[in-house]
Amino acid sequence: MPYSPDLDIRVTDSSLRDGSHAKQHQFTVDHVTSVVAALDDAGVPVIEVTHGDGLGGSSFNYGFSHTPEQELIKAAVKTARRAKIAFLMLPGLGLQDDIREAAGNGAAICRIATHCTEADISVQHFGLARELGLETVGFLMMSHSSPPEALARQARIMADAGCQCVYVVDSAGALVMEQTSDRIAALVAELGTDAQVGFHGHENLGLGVANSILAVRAGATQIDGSTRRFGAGAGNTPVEGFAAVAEKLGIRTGIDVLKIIDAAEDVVRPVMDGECLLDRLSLTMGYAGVYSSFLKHAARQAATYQVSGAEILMEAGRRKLVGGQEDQLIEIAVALAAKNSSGK
Ligand SMILES: C[C@H](O)CC(=O)C(=O)O
Ligand SMILES: [Mn+2]
Repeated sequence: MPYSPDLDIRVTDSSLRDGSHAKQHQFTVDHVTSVVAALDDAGVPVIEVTHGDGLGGSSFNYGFSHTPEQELIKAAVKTARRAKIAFLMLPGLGLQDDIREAAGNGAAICRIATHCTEADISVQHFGLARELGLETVGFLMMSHSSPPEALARQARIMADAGCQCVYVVDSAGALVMEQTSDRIAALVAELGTDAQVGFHGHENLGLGVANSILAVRAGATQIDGSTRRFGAGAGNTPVEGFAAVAEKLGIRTGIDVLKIIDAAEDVVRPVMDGECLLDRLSLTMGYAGVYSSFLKHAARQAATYQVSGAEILMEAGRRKLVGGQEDQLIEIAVALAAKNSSGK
């Protein structure tokens, strides 16, 4: 589908899901209520609410949630006047009953995420979500690690399973300009009218807004962001920045730019523990192609074993670690500490 300046782009705000990584999964009902009310008022059409690693993510490996995510979903649904509430799930972490419960709690959109070579594990989940009358979105995570044609084949598996929009997910914030648009274009060519295409960016190389605009120009019709960049790593594409740039380019998002700028400063920022920074560790993740949600885990292991967080991340990039392999960060830190103490 060629780019049309008249196209409406649907933005999904992921602050209350991707931001959960930055908040170490400590969201409360009050946080969710205040953020949803402000984003809804600014015209954000979809708001995602879940543990950072999706339904069932609250665990020793990923970090325990402060408040059960179904309670957060209920609070979001109760608060939103116009916005639809979405949730994320990674097959293997959440259960089918979790999807049923989220649907029963009023969530409208089910987003299923897999590593970008493993779309086949999402088939049953899309089937169930459609049976329940949910809208469906598929996430091909770590998309920088697969070439466009291979990604398009994975997108086809999701679409055939009932996924209505397949996202190129730049989990590591590693995609640079045309690397984004080439992937989006390949999915658009493969899926045609069978499913929409979306883009989820991270700011680790400072390209979230630029990559998102290139994604739109290549045919993406859904764009993710997080207000105030509240997400893993250096955070996500800032919704307020994307909305402002989109408006200047004549791309309609339906978001009130001045209201979302205020929401970022007055409502979302106070919920954050700190700004999501483009600093040494997050930039290293973009450079080395490391999953953004490894940031806090790597920083913790660096402090525990008194080694360089950047070196841990460079090795994680060399090993091509994927989500779920957080435990290998410990092994890398232990090896670095041993190397440092032997002086080699
Ligand atoms: C579970 C991940 O945090 C999903 C995501 O937002 C990404 O891969 O990026
Ligand atoms: Mn993300």
